[in-house]
Amino acid sequence: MTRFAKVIVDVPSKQTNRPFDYMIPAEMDPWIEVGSRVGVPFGPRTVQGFVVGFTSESEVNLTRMKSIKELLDLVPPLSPDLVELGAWMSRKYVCHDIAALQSMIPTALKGKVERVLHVSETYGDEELLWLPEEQRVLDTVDRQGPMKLEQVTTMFPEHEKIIKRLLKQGFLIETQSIKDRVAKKKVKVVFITIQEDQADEVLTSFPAKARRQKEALEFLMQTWQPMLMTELLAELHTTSSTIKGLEDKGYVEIREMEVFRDPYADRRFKKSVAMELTEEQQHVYDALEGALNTREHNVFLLHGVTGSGKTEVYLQSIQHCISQGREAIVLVPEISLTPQMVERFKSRFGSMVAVLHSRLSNGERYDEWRKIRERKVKVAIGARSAIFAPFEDIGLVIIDEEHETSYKQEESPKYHARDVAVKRAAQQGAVVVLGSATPALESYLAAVTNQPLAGSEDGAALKLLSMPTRVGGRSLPKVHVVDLREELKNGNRSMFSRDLYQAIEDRLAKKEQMVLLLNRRGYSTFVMCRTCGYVAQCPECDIALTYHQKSDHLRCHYCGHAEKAPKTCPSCQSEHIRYFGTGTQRVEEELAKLFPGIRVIRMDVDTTTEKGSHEKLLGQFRDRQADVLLGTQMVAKGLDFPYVTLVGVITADSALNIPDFRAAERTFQLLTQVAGRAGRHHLPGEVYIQTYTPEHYSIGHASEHRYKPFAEEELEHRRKRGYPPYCKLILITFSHEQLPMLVRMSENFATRLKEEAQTRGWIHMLHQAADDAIELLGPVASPIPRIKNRYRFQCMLKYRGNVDAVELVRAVSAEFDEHVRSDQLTISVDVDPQMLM
Ligand SMILES: Nc1ncnc2c1ncn2[C@@H]1O[C@H](COP(=O)(O)OP(=O)(O)OP(=O)(O)O)[C@@H](O)[C@H]1O
Ligand SMILES: [Zn+2]
Ligand SMILES: [Zn+2]
Repeated sequence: MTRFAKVIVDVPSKQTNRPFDYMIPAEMDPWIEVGSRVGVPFGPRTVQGFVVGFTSESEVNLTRMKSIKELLDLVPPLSPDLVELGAWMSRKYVCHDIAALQSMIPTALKGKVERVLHVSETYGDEELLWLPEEQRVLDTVDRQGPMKLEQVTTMFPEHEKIIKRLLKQGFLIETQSIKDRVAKKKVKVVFITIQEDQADEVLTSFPAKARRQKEALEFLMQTWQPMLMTELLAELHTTSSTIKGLEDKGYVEIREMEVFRDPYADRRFKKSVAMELTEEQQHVYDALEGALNTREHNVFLLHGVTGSGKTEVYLQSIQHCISQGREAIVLVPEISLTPQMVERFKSRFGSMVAVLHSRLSNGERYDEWRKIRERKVKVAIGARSAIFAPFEDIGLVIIDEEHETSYKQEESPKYHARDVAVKRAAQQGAVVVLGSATPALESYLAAVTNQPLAGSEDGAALKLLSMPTRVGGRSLPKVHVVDLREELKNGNRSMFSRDLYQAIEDRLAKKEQMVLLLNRRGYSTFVMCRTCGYVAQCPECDIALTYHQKSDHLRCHYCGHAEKAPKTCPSCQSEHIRYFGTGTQRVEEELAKLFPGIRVIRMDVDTTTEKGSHEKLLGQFRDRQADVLLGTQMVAKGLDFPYVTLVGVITADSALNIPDFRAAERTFQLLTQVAGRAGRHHLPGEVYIQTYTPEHYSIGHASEHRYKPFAEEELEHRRKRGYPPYCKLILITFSHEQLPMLVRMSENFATRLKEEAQTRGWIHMLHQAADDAIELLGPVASPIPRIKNRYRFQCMLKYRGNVDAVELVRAVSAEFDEHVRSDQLTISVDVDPQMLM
């Protein structure tokens, strides 16, 4: 029975967002599977696509059905379960199927179309008289096989007219072909082909003028091993023609061989062995081992304080998973930020680990990915997209620092790696470990109520594991909260309080190290009184108002509330009210002024753009070439340096006042994480948090290392205010070049959402309903109201219970298709948004 392939094509639009049927040429049939990547004709073009299924009957008329043109890989880049995961993602995150599938493969395989020329088969049959130059062009293309148009035109620069004519007449034919963006890397290897007992005979037969060839052969005969051509040439100071000469004589063979680009090739990792676990670690390990042994899907939330030794537990659980013959995926937030982490995995598992992160070149990434697909490694460690590592028998998925916002992808498909991970693990019967010292409230609530994660309902209910103390009985650092209002009262206008100043002086004298954190997010956008700590808030939404310099207004970007920016503090009438912020560079200058000779390493977006710069800077700091590591959020995470005994937070408030309902949670997380960098080894640590709002509960709890009381207090706020995890959110952003058009469209959209919700019997107001409820906020101008000359508006849906708001949004979006196409309206949907700015 013939089968037809169902193919998702790389044409991202609503009309093409479904599988198309194609015939399968007989010779390809044995190779085509679900997940195969193919080139198919689509209209006048050739496009890349993925086979997502087969059918024996098709609605397409057979005479009109086209055939698959190219099979792009012999081993499919996607497995059937990844194809299924893609379908789940496109439903859940309202994106095109092709976008979900493309996000799973390395950029190298996002094929680009290449136009090639070849000679018509009729050339040569017909008795035609050719001009000599016509004949030259045709013969060249014929001999060299399909050639790119540019190749032909550069070869025959003055013959463009002729080439054009041959194309018109059909003697030259243009076709399209899909080409990978990055080729596999090949190297030349020299193999010696004669036997050892022939050596003397061969060497004596060399003519005198082939001295260099003889030397080369003698060199190879020292080991009788194959050797890289490049190394051989470097060793002998000779050229490849010498080796070619040997090949012509039949003494050696030069073979092209595929190699993997290894970004860590020049690094040596000291082998590490399993440590003896502490009692707390053992308890957690036992639970994980037990779950792995059942070979069933399980999800654990591991709440372990900073320095409690989570990584060692991960390493040993992975070891167990590998010994079961299964594979493991480890997600870490933006891995390039934590070279220490890679080192710990490489040291334990050596070449069994593939590392995937965004700072690799496309080629390196492709090769690491191929090691996974070709089963050359057992462990994949990487940033969020590593969750798509093409393993087929996954036993364990670990998400370190599971609360991190970088697990959410901010462009389409706007997926959350934690939710995708749980879904994938459910498919494979794998165990998931969500690890953090400061779990996201979504995860924490699910764990204490024994529910699946709200974002991945197919997953298992979360089980809570904890490690409340640091390894080796070390204590968590002592945290001092410094009230900057007092400093100002006492006439200190510097960015360092007297206490922090003294602490820095003290560490400099003792030759210990410091980490200074300056939170740059929300920089300059909120208004605060420096006398009393008052921050302008929205009366309706309980979040900080954003300052708009141009109109000198304060605005709430949730509900649209606006007011004039105050000149004096509404709370204490002080005139020291202003928008807030400062940059790392200024802190660096101030440090240099106050502490002459201080050695500072500054780590922020400006100093870390270059490849490998993180590693370099952190390496220098570890080698104690600097006293201070100064930076933004990137210095807060995962670092483990023995001589760091002081952590200073320049202002905690800038994290607190970003206009986002998660601001308190983010502040707590950041402060706890950065405090956790101090005193991790034999020297005790100390932390100074400078703030204008010392009474804020997130600062108070963070300074006492109290996660649970913080979580409970914050959850209570969320419940009262109707924010996640007590409801879900969908953010819909509209953009258009013309403001009136945009306003009309977004209002129409909102109206249709309300009407459809009503038709489905859902109640509007969230706070009025006990169970199923949905509420629409907006449309209002987006926090960034114009990007690249396009105005932006947004609506927010809040919902809970059995309300399928995603389906609602999809249905209403479909009605606006026509506008999207003809009126250049863009509608972008963010399900479970993490960034509200
Ligand atoms: N069982 C053990 N015995 C001795 N030392 C250990 C043990 N487990 C971990 N350590 C050491 O304790 C330190 C802290 O461990 P680790 O970095 O894994 O903590 P963590 O929980 O991942 O911390 P964070 O969340 O702050 O990154 C490390 O230097 C590690 O080598
Ligand atoms: Zn005030
Ligand atoms: Zn508001």
